[in-house]
Amino acid sequence: MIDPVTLDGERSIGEFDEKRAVNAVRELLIAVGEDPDREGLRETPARVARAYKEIFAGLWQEPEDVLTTTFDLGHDEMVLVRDIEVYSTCEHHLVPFHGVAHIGYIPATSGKITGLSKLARLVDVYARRPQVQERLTTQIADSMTEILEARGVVVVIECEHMCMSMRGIRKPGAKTITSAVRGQLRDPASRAEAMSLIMSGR
Ligand SMILES: Nc1nc2c(ncn2[C@@H]2O[C@H](COP(=O)(O)OP(=O)(O)OP(=O)(O)O)[C@@H](O)[C@H]2O)c(=O)[nH]1
Ligand SMILES: [Zn+2]
Repeated sequence: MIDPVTLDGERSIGEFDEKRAVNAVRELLIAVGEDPDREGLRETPARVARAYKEIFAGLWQEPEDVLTTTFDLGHDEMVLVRDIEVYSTCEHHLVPFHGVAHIGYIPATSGKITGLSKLARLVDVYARRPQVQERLTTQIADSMTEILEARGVVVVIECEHMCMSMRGIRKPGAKTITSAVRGQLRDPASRAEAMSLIMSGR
């Protein structure tokens, strides 16, 4: 029987509800016609629960948790990190979508910049949630604007969605490209420079 952690309506509060996840995966195995007690599957509900805890860890994190280390370098030109690996989960089918993110920004006038790895951590905070690619893209751009006070931000994400490859329309290889542009990078010349850096050498 389910012994839930504190619930707010149907949502767990404070921590991942591992016990509930184990029970749910066991139920799912029965629903699809499997025997959850056969040898190969006996540990599967617990394994899947642990995997979900990791895959959805971003639900328990905030962007402020990772954009902490900032330096004042007085750098006022664009900084761009390209090809950040993205693994996320489509909120419609709970199967993965996977690809890369590119994040460019013009630091605040104060020169406040963040460590390069923090941009990849920011991607993970939002990617490790049930997602749609458009929201993932805008959440990253908005956090950069709000927390780093970046004067301009560009985020481009390119992903293949397993829900389009392995099921449904079954079109493997199709890539979805989304972008969000904020502040000074909306200016056509700056935007073109950012896009050419993202595309260079491809
Ligand atoms: N815009 C957007 N759509 C997505 C994303 N991930 C999955 N989808 C789409 O969400 C839609 C859900 O459509 P539904 O008709 O409710 O679900 P479905 O019957 O499983 O649809 P099919 O995938 O066409 O079989 C599908 O068209 C998916 O391709 C995403 O990140 N962004
Ligand atoms: Zn999907």
